[in-house]
Amino acid sequence: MEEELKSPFHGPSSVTIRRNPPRRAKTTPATATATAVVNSRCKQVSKFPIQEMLDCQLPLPSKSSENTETLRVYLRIRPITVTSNNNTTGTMKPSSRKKGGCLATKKKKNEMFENCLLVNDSQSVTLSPPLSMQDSKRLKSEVYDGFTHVFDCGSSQNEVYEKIMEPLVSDFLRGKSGMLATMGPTGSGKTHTIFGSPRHPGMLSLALANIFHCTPCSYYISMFEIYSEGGKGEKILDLSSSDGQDLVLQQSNVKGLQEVMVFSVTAAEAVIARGMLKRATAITNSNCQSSRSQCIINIRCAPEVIDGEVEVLPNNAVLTIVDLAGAEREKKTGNQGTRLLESNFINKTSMVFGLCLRVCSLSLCAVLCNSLLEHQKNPKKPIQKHFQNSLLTKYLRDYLEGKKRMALILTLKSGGDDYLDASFLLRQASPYMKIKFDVVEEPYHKRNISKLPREEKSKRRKLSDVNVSKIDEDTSTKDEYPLLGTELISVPLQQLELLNGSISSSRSIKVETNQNVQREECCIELERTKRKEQVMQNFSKALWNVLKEYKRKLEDSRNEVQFLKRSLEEKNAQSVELETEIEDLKSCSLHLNQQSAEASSVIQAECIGVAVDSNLSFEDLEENASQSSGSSAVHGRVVKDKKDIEHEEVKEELLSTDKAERGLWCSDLFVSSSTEQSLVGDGSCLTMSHSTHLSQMEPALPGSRISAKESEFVDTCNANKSDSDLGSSCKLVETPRSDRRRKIALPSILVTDINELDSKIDRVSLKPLPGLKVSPNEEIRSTDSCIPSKRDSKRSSSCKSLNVDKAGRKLLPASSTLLKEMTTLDSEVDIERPEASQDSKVSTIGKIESLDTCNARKIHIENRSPCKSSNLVKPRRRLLPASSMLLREINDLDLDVENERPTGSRGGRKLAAEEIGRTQGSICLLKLLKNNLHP
Ligand SMILES: Nc1ncnc2c1ncn2[C@@H]1O[C@H](COP(=O)(O)OP(=O)(O)OP(=O)(O)O)[C@@H](O)[C@H]1O
Repeated sequence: MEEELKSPFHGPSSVTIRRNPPRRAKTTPATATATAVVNSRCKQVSKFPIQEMLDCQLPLPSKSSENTETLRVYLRIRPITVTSNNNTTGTMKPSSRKKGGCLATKKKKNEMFENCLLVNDSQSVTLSPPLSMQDSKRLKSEVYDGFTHVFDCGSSQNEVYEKIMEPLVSDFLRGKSGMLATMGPTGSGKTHTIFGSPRHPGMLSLALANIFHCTPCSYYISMFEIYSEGGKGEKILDLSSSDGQDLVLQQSNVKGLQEVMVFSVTAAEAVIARGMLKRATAITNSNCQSSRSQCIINIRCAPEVIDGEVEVLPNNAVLTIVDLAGAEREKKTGNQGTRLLESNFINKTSMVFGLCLRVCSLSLCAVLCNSLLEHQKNPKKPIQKHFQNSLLTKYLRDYLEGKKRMALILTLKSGGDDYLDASFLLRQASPYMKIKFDVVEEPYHKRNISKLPREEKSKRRKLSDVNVSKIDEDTSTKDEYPLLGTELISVPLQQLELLNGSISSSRSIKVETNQNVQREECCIELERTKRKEQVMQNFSKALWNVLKEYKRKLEDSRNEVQFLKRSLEEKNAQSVELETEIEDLKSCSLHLNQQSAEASSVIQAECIGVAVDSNLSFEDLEENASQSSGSSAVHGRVVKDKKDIEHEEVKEELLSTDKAERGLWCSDLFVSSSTEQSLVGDGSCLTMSHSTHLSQMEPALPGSRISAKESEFVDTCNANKSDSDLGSSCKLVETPRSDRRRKIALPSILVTDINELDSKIDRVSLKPLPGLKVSPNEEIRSTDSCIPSKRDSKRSSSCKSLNVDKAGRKLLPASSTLLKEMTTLDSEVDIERPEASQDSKVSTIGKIESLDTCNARKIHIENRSPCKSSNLVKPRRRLLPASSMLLREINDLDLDVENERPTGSRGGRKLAAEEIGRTQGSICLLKLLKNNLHP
């Protein structure tokens, strides 16, 4: 007996495990194959004789082994009615019910006096629901077996002491710690069992009496309570001291807890009485003095001191007595406000305590499984951390872990209204030891629960855990006991029963059947989930690919937009550049017009004289001028009379050609512009202008002819041009833009025109101007409006306006028809090299010769609207024409003018200089023209 007490974890406890071997899982094809493989590999390994060990007959636990169990569970039933003198009676005397303030209805009265808990024997009870619940909720009776001892309602305090407390006291006196705890619903008699009453002392009083009786020495007594003020947190209050300060729990020790040394029972009871006065109690509907805290009393031996010296060292044994606050239901207690918060604290503490007891009562494997189950249910909660949930379990950890012996008294009331509380407590306590329960008749509500929609269940259970489904099923019954926190307690209850092998066979079969069904459902659910997962994965992949494709396209679009932006910027820059060039060309053109107009106005009189002397009518000159202007248009285009149209064409040409082509075009334009501007006015102007321009061209035009006088004239012009501010046209050639000085291709039409001038000039028909003397062989045509203007100084402006349109712009002079016939040009002319003009005088003169003829025709043709000169807007004058100087020098020339009749097709007559009264300069110019026309 002593040996067994010293080693409670060996021997008999292992016998219990062997007697109830763990259940084996059903063999499946997969496991069978795996087992076969393993067996084949381990053929040579000797098999561990597990079965033999299990089959060996071990002695059944003897009566004495009861004391060796770390946890013993007792059941004490409180009588339904309690007499005024606290004597329990089996008679129903509602009037004598002690519960104060509880006015039950008639139905409740019937339930109250209906006994639902019957004691079968010393270890089992039958819990039967009241009739009302049997009808409404179809509850059936349950049998709970395996208690260490069951105390019926007639049991006395002494009986309880003898069965429960006396062994603990004996062990304590022998140096072994032990604990007695009471647990049960409120008003079930816990406090009564521990503390009792003056007439019916409780376990503490009896134990103290026994202790001091057996060992008359000193003992330390400490008493404290764990309470919650307003439901907020837990506090420890020292009940044995007069300070009443809150204490702190450290490593299962209450720091600062005062221990009172007592030498007698009376002193000890006085300490206890003082503490009870401090303990928190309250009045509820269930108990007029309901405990609101967990009360703990410790008794330990004090060293024996004799004459101030310690003679006998005490043992370290501690006898602990715990009076828990009972679980409460709101409906029954009627607690509100702070009381309700206290109820929550009490219920939680009781729940945790019960859970820890369950761990304590199981073997190591069962403890681990239980912790795993709890951990699966609440992953945040670490394994074996239940003790950390309350100060009570922390403090009593050694007992709850089975390191010290513990006796638990479950207190119940047998009334019908206490059925739910009793059922819950019994279910909670059934795994503590070998408590078994069986459903005598399966309640209907469980069948109904099994018919619940599976879908709802599947949402709550974990597929990987088959046991979870059972938990759901079992927890369905907990709804009937919401107050007691059955969620954590009733769930693993049957699981642990299975582990211990203590469940009944019928129950096991049912559970096993449910397991198979649920396993199949889990497999189906698992497959369904896998399919969904695969579908979602494929969908996500496809979606991902689509998004990547869109992203790529978006990047391509961005790149394209960037490229287009850059292209647009380049085009804009080119457009700006072209516009700038157009503006420059416009200014150049206007400048040329201005210079030509000024030059023409100066020599207008001489031009007329020349025209008369050369037997050219003004009309012919006008016609020639117009033809010349038309022929000077680029590449034989149809010449427009209005300059704005030409500018539009210039724009188009600029946009469509490259720079080289634009340079060529510019040269053409320059020639054309200078030509037309030179044609405005009279033939003298034309001659000067074209001679100036074309003198810069190279190479020398083949077939050109020049007389000595002509050469002299041209040299004079070039000399003047180089010495001073030369004629505007000469200067204008080089002034437009320095960067345009490049070698350009002169349109072949111009060269051809020059080359063929000699042959075609004979066909020019000159008409004499009306009112002027002309040679009979020349035919000069002129408009009436232009003729008078030729005779005075105002004629210049009138004639100058011949090529001016309504908008004030000068009309492009229509070049001679000869120029229109020019179709090809092969030579290149560098108009930029001034030295070339000196070297190519002969060819230049030839061109002058031709162009003069053409210009004369142009004037002849285009002389139509002189009155429109008023609309001419003169550009700002920048360069002074050198025409006057040239003409002044020309007047000084002593030229032998020979009026020869032109061999042109028109056969105009010659005009005598004497007859028209022209100036000397005009006579010279006219002679030059005539010489050119008839070399
Ligand atoms: N076995 C019993 N015989 C006679 N009277 C009893 C018995 N058990 C309890 N009582 C009486 O019932 C009443 C309630 O008992 P008690 O206070 O011990 O309940 P409790 O479980 O401690 O309740 P709470 O948890 O609320 O403190 C007390 O007046 C007590 O005297």
